[in-house]
Amino acid sequence: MSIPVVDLSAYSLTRGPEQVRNPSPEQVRDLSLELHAAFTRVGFVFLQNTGITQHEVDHVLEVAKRFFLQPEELKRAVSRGSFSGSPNHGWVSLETERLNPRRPGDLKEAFNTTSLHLDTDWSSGALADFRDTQRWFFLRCKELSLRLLRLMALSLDLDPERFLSAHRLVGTDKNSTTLRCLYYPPVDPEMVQQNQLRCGEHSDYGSITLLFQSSEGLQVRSRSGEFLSVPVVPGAVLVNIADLMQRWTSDRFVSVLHRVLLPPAGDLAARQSLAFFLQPDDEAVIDCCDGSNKYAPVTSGAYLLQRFSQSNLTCTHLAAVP
Ligand SMILES: O=C(O)CCC(=O)C(=O)O
Ligand SMILES: [Fe+2]
Repeated sequence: MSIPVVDLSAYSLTRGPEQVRNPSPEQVRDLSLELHAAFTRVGFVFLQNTGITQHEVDHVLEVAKRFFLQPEELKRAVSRGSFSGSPNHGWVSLETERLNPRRPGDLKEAFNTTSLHLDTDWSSGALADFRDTQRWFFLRCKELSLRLLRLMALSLDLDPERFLSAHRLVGTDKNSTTLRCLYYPPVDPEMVQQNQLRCGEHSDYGSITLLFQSSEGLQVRSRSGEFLSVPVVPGAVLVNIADLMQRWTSDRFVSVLHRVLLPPAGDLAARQSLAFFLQPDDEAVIDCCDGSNKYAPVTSGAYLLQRFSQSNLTCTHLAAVP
């Protein structure tokens, strides 16, 4: 198994909404078929020519790195949990989360941007541009994600608005979509605990995730159960199906386990990534789009809370430590 690469030029952000609404039927058919194959078989796809450039991603990563390299007390001032009304917004310290609870804490730090309407000024000190960069990139990811939702619905022969209509409030406090900057610091092999990883096995829990990575380390579980290393494809956006979308599509689109390994021996580099976790509006009712009752209807917000409570603010399937 390898992750398919799909050219999204026909739906690129460089094309205006009007053009995107009216691509040729051949373009729609070809793209739908390619996405359908990727999301039903692998659960992951690399998208090229999305309109989000490598230059933009490098800039966001650079600004994020300056945030993470600040002294700890400055980051602690903007910890997750310190923003009323947006409990998931803010900084998460090293080894706080264990996305696979059977492993020690993940060797990563993170910063979550959940709402674009936070009153609090969370960009401390000299890092005023951190917040603005987060907001701007959040909106870029939002726009791309919404275009993908339209194509995904078409690929299942559904009304193109089927998924989109449940994502009207992305970026408000009535929707839990999150842009997460991840920083995996250099690893000292002497300090690593047994079975510790940069990020334990898990699946994401919303609709889809857009992922941008600075270097290798990500592995995705194949149908046969082995974890396969994912290459970095410069300029491409890696997109994966998350659990709520799997449920919504009665398991036609698959949400698969993935993880981030420790670096190979002698590699003392930090690793960075950006994950945009698209989530339906909190009040949106997610019911099987094929009309079946394979899963009971659930609101997106209730489902998310249930997942949070199962995993103490982390997303996970209980994966066996291989
Ligand atoms: O850093 C990565 O490449 C993946 C991170 C991830 O899967 C997650 O945070 O859900
Ligand atoms: Fe993930």
